[in-house]
Amino acid sequence: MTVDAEVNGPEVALVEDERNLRELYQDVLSARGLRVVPLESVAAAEAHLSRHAPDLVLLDVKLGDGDGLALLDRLRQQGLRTPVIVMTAFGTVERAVQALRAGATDFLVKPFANERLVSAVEAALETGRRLVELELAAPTLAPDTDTGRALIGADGGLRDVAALLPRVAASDATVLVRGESGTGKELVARAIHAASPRLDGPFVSVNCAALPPSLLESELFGFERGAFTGAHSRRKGLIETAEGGTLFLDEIGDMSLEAQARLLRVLQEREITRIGGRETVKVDLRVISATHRDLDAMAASGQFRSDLLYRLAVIPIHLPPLRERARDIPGLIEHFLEKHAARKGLRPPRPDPETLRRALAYPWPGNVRELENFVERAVVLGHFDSESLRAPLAQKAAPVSAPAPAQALVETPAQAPVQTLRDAVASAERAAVIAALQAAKGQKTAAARLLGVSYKTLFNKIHEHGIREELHIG
Ligand SMILES: Nc1ncnc2c1ncn2[C@@H]1O[C@H](COP(=O)(O)OP(=O)(O)OP(=O)(O)O)[C@@H](O)[C@H]1O
Repeated sequence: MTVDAEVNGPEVALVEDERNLRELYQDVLSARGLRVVPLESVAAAEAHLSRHAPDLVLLDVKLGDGDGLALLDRLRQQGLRTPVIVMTAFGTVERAVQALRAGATDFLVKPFANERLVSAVEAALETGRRLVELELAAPTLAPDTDTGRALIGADGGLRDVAALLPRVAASDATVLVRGESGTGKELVARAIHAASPRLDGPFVSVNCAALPPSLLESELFGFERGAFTGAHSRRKGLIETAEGGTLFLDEIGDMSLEAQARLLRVLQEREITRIGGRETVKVDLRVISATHRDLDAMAASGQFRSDLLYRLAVIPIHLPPLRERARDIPGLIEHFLEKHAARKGLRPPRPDPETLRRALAYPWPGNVRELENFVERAVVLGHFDSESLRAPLAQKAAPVSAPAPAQALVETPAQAPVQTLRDAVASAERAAVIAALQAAKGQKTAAARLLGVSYKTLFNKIHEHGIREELHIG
């Protein structure tokens, strides 16, 4: 956005206690057509902002009568939605993290060039405009039913997460989404991208666990011709493909230490070097990553770089497992019934009260993904009653709560309820995957070999069947 030199330009509340700086910033911004309201203290800022809603707040951290970040925190809690740029004399990551946590949209390290001030102000005003548009279009941010991406639970078990999303989306900070497999981490990453100023850029999703380490590195960073056997021509990596948009790194805990070192450089220097190359390429992207692993413990034991963890987790988001937010289950069932029925052109079956009771009591170890697979099956079968729920739940509950020998999963014909062929194939497939993982002591590469499928296929099957983590860590 360019700020035109007009009298009624956007209003900026400038909170700065040093007179010289206040006057300097005011001159620079007024020359761009902005209406600047100079405020010299926390008290003056509080008095003004309680009665006026400017388009932007420029806020110094160290003020004569108090702390700018504490003020920002208070203002956000009181519902201030305006973008805020924090100005600080300390360019440390800690300070940036503090500022973003307190609700800053951006921060400037003093002393800064006039042009830097103007560009930060223009970008923040643009962010503010977009937030207003978003709020007008979608009051709760999450729903995107057309693409099946509604965030169910935004007013229930995911209330805290949903409340944070608009602010997270408006900032360009890295986000680390933690949560068990199938809790909706990718969905949240997409929601952040879709609400961010990078909306028109690409959303590139990379599953770091679905590729063997060397392949992951070349996929992410690209390579130069001749970098390794088979590199017949230069190729751009996915990081470059995400230029202008968001890079989503799923299962970041599975990234090798070598790739972690390269990624750290991307975050620090905003540039990459392709594998086998010397030339550096500038990149402009936002990184959101996700994991079900305990990265703090991995950092403590040297399996994950703590400097990278620090950079990745400027904004941490935790998604609770479905068993801890059972109140979201009815809404999710309804949502998935409609989604899959619409997709298949079928009438959604209605769950009876007993079915819902069972669904609420079941621990759903594969979380929302397992629930979705289950509902999809009910749509295909055309009935969603306690009988249809009883068999699969009983069948799944045993291996999940106490990993039993894989064979126990395959029921003998005498005991087995009548199943559709599709269900019978699915449970046999699940049993085979568990057996291979157990035989390979959790090593996915070895298990894939035993099963005669690719690493990626195995990975997809583990997720499709909601197979529990302890069975396939490795
Ligand atoms: N709150 C929710 N509302 C609606 N759909 C959801 C919700 N949470 C998850 N889903 C759906 O459940 C499925 C699994 O979610 P997603 O892939 O985002 O999980 P994940 O945590 O990234 O899983 P993994 O760790 O296995 O990659 C997706 O189809 C997603 O759309």
